[in-house]
Amino acid sequence: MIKEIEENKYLCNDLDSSNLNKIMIPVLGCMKNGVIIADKDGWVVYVNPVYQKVTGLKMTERMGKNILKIAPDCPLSRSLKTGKSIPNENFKLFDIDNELVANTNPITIKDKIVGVISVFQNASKVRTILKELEGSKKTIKTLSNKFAHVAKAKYGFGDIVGSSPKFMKCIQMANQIAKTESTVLILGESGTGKELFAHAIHQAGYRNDKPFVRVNCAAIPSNLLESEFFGYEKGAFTGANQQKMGMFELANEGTIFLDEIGDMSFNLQAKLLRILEEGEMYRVGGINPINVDVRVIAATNRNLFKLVKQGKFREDLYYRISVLNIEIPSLKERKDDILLLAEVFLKKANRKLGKKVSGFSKDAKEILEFYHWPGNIRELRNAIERSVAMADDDILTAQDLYFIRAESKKEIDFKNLVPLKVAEREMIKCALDKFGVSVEGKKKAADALGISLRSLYNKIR
Ligand SMILES: Nc1ncnc2c1ncn2[C@@H]1O[C@H](COP(=O)(O)OP(=O)(O)OP(=O)(O)O)[C@@H](O)[C@H]1O
Repeated sequence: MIKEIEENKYLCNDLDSSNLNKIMIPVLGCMKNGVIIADKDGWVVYVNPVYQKVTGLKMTERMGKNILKIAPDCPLSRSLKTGKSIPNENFKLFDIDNELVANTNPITIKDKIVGVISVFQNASKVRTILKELEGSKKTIKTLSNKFAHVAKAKYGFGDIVGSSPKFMKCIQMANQIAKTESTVLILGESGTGKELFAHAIHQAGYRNDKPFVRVNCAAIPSNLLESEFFGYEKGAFTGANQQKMGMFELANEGTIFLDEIGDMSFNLQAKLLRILEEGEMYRVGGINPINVDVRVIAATNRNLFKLVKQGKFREDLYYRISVLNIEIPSLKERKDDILLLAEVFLKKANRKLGKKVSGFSKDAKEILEFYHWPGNIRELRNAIERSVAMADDDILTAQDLYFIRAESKKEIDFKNLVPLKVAEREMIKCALDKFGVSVEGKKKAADALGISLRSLYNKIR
């Protein structure tokens, strides 16, 4: 076949002028895509075997024909006429049914167009490949979401800042607990560092080379939580097109951190208790029990005992998970640590924002120490970052902390007269008045209060 083409009388002089044919024709003959070449006047000088397969045309139906005449609008003709490349164009030839997708380029030698070449394949094949690619992309996305949950613990005890006696006791206790296999319940207001402690406990424990899987029980809609936790079997419900592993299986041999456990549905609490008691679970729609060996660290800023009394949290689960409790003090209970933390966050903010703020003025320190920090360490970190971003001077002054001063003033008004709960409610009201009650407004309000959106919803509830 190649010999026939090599000897083909239609090969024009320019294309024929070098050893091009001898080298290129066998190469083109091996290609998996269809190839057609026409000379500078539009005479077809070459079609490879795949061309015939894809188009269903015989070689004689193209060779020696003038493409400008038989298909003046096809990419080959247009590229020849304009001298321009036509990448990835879908088209249909007048004499075939298949839709094709072609990459077409003029062939130039010493700046002279000597011909034109089209490399193409069946568009439906391309579509199939694209569809498969799309499917693969989805799988990659699902897997990367999974891997976002499955990670090694990011922080250790070395990352936890604080030296007040109450806090040091907490760290000491957490260190001891880390060396056990017991379930741990971490309590504390929003932003006090519960997640940080969970990471540190895992990292200092025997499972530190195994997965650390974080699940925010408040962030996943309750109807999805069960399948997120336990996974599902193919066909378990509409849309369950394939089997999926749940968080417990992903955490096998490692630690699962159940953040905001107080927000877990009553029904799911029973299933969690089963895992804790028996070390086995069922995927949704599954009939075979699966053994899992997982250490559970749970955290909440809600009063679990109160939830038990209200019948919203299972008593048996409460006693099962609260064997070892760590109660992290709020920032206002450890005012000694405020400046220490502020210095650490100042350095971090400098690094992040490329600034060189060296410290705090005396009155700035007073403001930091006086304020009651309802959003705890998260709020302190955000406040420092915000003021570093705005600061013009070498040191942070009271002026840079104007937003805290405004909050503090309100606090003075409340301070002597109202319980903290009332003050908190007023503060939330004030933030919602300012930013509005839309989701966007609530996000801004939560930000300004230094608490998570979820915490804001909990407090509004
Ligand atoms: N002792 C600490 N030292 C340094 N950084 C801390 C400390 N405690 C908390 N942080 C930082 O404060 C932020 C909030 O901490 P974390 O998310 O652990 O709080 P949380 O109690 O889990 O909050 P929430 O209840 O809202 O989920 C994080 O950026 C964390 O790194």
